[in-house]
Amino acid sequence: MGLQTVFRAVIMGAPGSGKGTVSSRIAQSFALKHLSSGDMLRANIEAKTGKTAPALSSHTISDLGLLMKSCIDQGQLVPDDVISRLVLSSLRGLEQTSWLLDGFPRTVAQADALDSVYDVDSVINLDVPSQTIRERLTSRWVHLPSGRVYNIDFNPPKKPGLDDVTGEPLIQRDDDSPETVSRRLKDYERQTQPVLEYYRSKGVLETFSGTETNKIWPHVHAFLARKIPGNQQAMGKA
Ligand SMILES: Nc1nc2c(ncn2[C@@H]2O[C@H](COP(=O)(O)OP(=O)(O)O)[C@@H](O)[C@H]2O)c(=O)[nH]1
Ligand SMILES: Nc1ncnc2c1ncn2[C@@H]1O[C@H](COP(=O)(O)OP(=O)(O)O)[C@@H](O)[C@H]1O
Repeated sequence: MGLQTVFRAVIMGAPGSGKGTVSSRIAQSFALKHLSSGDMLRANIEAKTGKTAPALSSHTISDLGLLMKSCIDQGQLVPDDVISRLVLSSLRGLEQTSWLLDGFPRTVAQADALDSVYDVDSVINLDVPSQTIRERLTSRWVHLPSGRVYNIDFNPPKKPGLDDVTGEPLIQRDDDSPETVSRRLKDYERQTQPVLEYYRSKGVLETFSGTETNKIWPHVHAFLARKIPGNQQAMGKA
């Protein structure tokens, strides 16, 4: 393949605003690599705390894995240096790849860390009311190994409780309990809203407001179709 322009995007929005759902549609329609900080953290914790390797002794449980797990379980952000190292290391080697970052940056310190390595071309901001979010998250089911997301009302799995692709069991995230969701929404306002200002002042922020992903998605698609070089539009249909 010849020279092509690399496109770097970030998707932002409160927990439950539909970042994961919209990201997988973007990844299908455009040739972008989808990187989710939450998925990275959960995969890292599974590996580090040996949940997937029950034969390991408790000595193999790393302090870092436990720290990340306790932050997530309590609905708190993990420390900036920990998540920045994790995400930036996964971006290493992707200099020639177009990507979409989902869930990072969530603080201005993280945005600065990203900015020191890459310029972001566009930031997609999903603006969904808190009440809508609360309703959605109580019925979110996930397939942890892949990050695939379901919802009892919106996109139920073909067989109740099982992942469509692997047939493995789905779980509800501990941090999707109503109390923890409230905390995450508050932290979002306090810590992540300033990141929106950060990108607005750089002129790269594009906000999409609504209560339904199916109504928001065509606008996101049209926006990206204008922004992304033609040779990277995989199927190109909304
Ligand atoms: N009822 C409803 N649920 C939705 C809609 N869009 C996404 N969801 C569900 O809401 C939950 C949160 O969406 P997700 O993409 O995981 O959001 P994220 O936390 O921002 O990544 C998931 O269970 C989705 O399946 C929608 O338009 N209506
Ligand atoms: N950029 C980040 N900075 C700090 N913590 C993060 C970051 N991304 C994810 N986390 C941790 O992982 C949890 C789940 O994140 P995520 O899967 O992105 O949630 P959601 O999709 O519901 O917004 C967060 O509540 C937080 O504890």
